[in-house]
Amino acid sequence: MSDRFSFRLSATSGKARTGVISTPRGQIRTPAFMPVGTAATVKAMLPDSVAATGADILLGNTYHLMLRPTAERIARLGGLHRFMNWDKPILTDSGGFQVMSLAELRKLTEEGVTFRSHVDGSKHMLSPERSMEIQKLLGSDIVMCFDECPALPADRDRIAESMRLSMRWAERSKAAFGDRPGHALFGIQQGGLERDFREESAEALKAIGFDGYAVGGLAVGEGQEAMFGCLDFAPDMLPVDKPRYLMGVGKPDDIVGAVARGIDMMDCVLPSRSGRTGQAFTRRGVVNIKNARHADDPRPLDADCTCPACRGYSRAYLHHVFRAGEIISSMLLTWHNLHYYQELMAGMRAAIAEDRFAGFEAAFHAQRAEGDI
Ligand SMILES: Nc1nc2c(CCNCC3CCCC3)c3[nH]c(NCCc4ccccc4)nc3cc2c(=O)[nH]1
Ligand SMILES: [Zn+2]
Repeated sequence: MSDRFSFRLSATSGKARTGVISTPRGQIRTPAFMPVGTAATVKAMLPDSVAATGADILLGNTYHLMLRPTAERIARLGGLHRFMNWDKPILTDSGGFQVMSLAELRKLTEEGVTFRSHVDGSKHMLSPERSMEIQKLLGSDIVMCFDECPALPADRDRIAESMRLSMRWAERSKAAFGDRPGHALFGIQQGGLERDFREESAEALKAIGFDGYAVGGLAVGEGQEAMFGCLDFAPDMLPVDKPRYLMGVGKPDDIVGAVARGIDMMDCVLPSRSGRTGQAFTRRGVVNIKNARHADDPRPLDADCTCPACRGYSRAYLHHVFRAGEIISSMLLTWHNLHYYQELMAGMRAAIAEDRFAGFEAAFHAQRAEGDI
């Protein structure tokens, strides 16, 4: 364990990179996939189970935890790691994105955003200063700047105005974050799909100075082709020696394409959320377990998978417990999906270390049938 936050790149293969982020609470192997633990739990998983899938770090969220049980209560109880019994690193998002997508009666000003809770309608405020205070109360190891993420499509004026607000908020976030050895603050690049605005945002963030840099403002409806088009240039504008975090991504093929373009960290609710809706990701594509064709199938989801669902259960059983609405259905499919995502990351890390990422990417696509399998 180190007492500082640091990032060491160990190999590259094309634009793909592999390395290690060191934090006082443990190391994070990159490229890394970060499971989402929105309300202080990765739904349907015990923390030890999340660690068993290979996750080195998980995500918490300012927005959800400030509403319930509140950051002050979590701080009184020893912080988020103690509260949720996870002693490895935690990254918390700053809350702005969730306010704009979840809260009601939102009012956005230069100061910040006021809104009503989607839980009980109570009034709340978030600003760069309040977001930093909440993330400090939670005790997260990697803190995200308070930013504004515009919904796409949006016209260039709207994108520029929103990006410039986020850069002013990044300045205020850095000032409010202060000096917290062993804790990291990440800036978030905005600018939509516009190369000039992405450049302006990257320059603004580098002038302020951060421990890591996120590519924000993507996976908001632009589609994979447009996202990859932006990732063909946006990450390269960020410092080469700091972690690059693509927020909210994604499907397995999104993740492989993002790593191919120089991304080191990603998060997404997809593997856990789709597990609860009966979707299982496998190397050959997606299995919708509720489909009647699985009712008598004695085979596992994926014969090559070593997760508890694939080692112990048939598709017929998973089909049954899903249809019956049994709790074990969410447990097994979530575990399988998180395990599959971590196996994908481990495979990419090894391929990059051996400078054969292009071959890995080709084999990944060759194995996958489109649609349901
Ligand atoms: N601060 C900030 N956060 C963003 C997020 C949230 C990332 N996950 C946070 C976790 C913390 C708690 C909740 C999530 C994003 N998520 C997405 N797309 C998700 C798309 C998606 C939605 C649903 C299912 C699958 C994919 N784009 C994002 C852009 C930004 C951004 O610019 N700024
Ligand atoms: Zn499995």
